[in-house]
Amino acid sequence: MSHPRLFAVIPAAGVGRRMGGECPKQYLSLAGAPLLHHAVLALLSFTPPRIERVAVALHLADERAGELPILEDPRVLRVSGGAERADSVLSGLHALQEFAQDEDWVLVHDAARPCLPQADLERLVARVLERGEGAILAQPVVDTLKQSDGAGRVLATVDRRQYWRAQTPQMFRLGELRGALEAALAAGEPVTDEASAMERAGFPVQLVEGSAANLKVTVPGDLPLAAFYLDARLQGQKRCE
Ligand SMILES: Nc1ccn([C@@H]2O[C@H](COP(=O)(O)OP(=O)(O)OP(=O)(O)O)[C@@H](O)[C@H]2O)c(=O)n1
Ligand SMILES: C[C@](O)(CO)[C@H](O)COP(=O)(O)O
Repeated sequence: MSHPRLFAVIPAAGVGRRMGGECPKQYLSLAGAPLLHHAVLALLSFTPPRIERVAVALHLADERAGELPILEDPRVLRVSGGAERADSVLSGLHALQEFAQDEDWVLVHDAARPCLPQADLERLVARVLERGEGAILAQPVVDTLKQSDGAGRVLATVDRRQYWRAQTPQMFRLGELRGALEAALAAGEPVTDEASAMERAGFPVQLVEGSAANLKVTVPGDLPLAAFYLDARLQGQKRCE
C-alpha cells in the first residue's frame, strides 16, 4: 500500500474580536512564543507520517506574520485568509493542490488551539488511517446541557450523552473536503467547522476523544489556562532532555 501522504491547513487570519485588544490573538505570546508559533510547531513536529506541507492562512498585510521565524520553515506555505474561517481554510486547500493529490489527507487545525498534545494528534491520525474515514478530535460533554428559550430561561434539558464539543484538528481527504466546503459556501450554509460541511455532503465523520488541554483560546480568561498547559508541556520536555 502506498504510504499515506499528509498535509495541513492552519486558519490564522481571524481578528480575535471576542479576545478584544489591539493584537489578533494568534500573535499573543504564551510560554515565550505566539499562539500561532505553537500551533504550527505541533504540526511540523508530528511524524509518522511527516506532514509534507502546512498552508497557513494569514492576513498577509499583517506585519506581525513576518515576525514569526517558524513561518520561514520550507514546509510552510503562507496564503491569504478570507472573510470567514471557512474561506481561509479553502484558501489553504487551494494552495496545497500544487503539492497534494485529492486522495491525500489534510488536517485542519486552528491557530487558536496552541496546546494540541502530540498524543491527541497521534490518536486522530491513527484512527483515520486505520479506518480510511475522516475524523475530528472532540470532547464528550460532561455538564448537564440546557436548551435556552432565547429569553434567558431554560426551555429543556437535553441528553448530554449524545453531545460532543468539536475541537481541531479535523482530518479529511483533501478533494472531498474542498468540494464539501465549496458546496456549503455556495449554498450560503453557515460552516463553523470542516466536519459540518462533510456531514452536509453525506460523508461519515468519526469522533476521536481529545483532551481538555486542546482548548480554543477565544476570550481573555482562556489565556492563563493555555499558558498553564504550555508551561506544563515545556517542563515535561525539559525532564526528558
Ligand atoms: N476569517 C477568519 C476567521 C477566523 N480564522 C481563524 O479560525 C480560527 C478559529 O476562529 P476563532 O476562534 O473564531 O478566531 P477569531 O475569528 O479570530 O475570533 P473572533 O470570532 O472572536 O473574532 C482562528 O485560528 C482564526 O484565526 C481565519 O483563519 N479566518
Ligand atoms: C473549528 C472549531 O474550533 C471547532 O470547535 C470552532 O467551530 C471554531 O469556531 P470559531 O467561532 O471560528 O472560533
